[in-house]
Amino acid sequence: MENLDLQTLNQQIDSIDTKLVQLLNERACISLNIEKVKKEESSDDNENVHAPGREKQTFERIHRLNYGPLSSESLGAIYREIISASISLQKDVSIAYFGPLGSYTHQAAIERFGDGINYFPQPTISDVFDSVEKRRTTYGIVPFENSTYGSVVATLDKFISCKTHILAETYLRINHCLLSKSKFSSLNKVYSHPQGFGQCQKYLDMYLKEVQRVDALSTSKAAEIAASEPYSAAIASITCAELYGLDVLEKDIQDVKNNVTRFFILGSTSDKPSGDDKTFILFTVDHRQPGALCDALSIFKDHNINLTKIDSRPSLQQPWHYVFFIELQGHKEEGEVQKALNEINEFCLDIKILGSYPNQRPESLS
Ligand SMILES: O=C(O)C(=O)C[C@]1(C(=O)O)C=C[C@@H](O)C=C1
Repeated sequence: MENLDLQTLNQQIDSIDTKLVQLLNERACISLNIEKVKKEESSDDNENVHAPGREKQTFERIHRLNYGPLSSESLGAIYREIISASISLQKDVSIAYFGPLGSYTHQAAIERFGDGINYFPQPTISDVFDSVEKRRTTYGIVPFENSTYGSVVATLDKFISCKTHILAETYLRINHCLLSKSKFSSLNKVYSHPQGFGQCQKYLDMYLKEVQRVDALSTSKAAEIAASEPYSAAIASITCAELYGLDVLEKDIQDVKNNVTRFFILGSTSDKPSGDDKTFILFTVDHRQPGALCDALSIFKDHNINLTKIDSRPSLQQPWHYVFFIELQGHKEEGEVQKALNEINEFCLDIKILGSYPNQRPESLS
């Protein structure tokens, strides 16, 4: 290869950077035009500044175009920040997350929205919903379900009364650590969120059977508490070790190696159909009627709609009365789903459509 002296190579990089800066600003100008069009189309100021369907398309496209030598991860990270900057240009976006700093929800938020956005930690999942509902932040992010331990009940329960919508889903691999300032042999307490304990049951039963388990509001709150109490440990992420000045006593203590949590991004509306969406609804049926739930669900079968999750929680209206949660394939504004959601009304006492969002489950996690 010719011209391999450093000075020439640096000049080549400079010339590419000149073009990149110009192109990035051209892209930014288009983003500002998109903002104008969006404002003309909608009266809701918050509506779809973050357009998850469009972002999914963009990421899929850049990965298809990439022949290297840049890795897919590097290119994805660069584009994450380009889009983050583009969002900030359109609107001063703020995101409430289930915190404090260093929680898995915080990490999922940064992976999803990049560094250019303002993040606001909330002590509880309910506070995240309230923050979006009262428009203190543009969006919120909450954990929804874990592949090992199942649904996050605080999120399901809040869906029953909330007025927010699901805008998007996002996934994060979860690797738990045992963190402490004390020696392993001196531990008498371990703090975590119930999900953290639930995902590490085998490790706890094998190595920390005699150590008292104490629930904390979140895994990062557990790390914060463990940092201030001698002989205490926390089950939390490796990020929390550095943030709260704790030592990593053990890594990867979750029962299942491939441990993943799904999060929901909450906003004031859902996105348009993207071609590969899911819809999440909740409903109640008359329990005194034999086959009431079966009748309601059969509507989806009749319309050839696949269900991807089913769950239930006490309704709190009367004992042994339940709210059912269903996630299904398709968008609420699309043909068969729209018809099914109209028909199911007849079989339900109450029904609430929580939102439609692009399917973002990574293939590696299917
Ligand atoms: O296409 C849009 O709706 C945009 O606002 C542009 C853009 C982008 O910069 O690519 C920015 C934010 C959205 O989340 C998706 C895409």
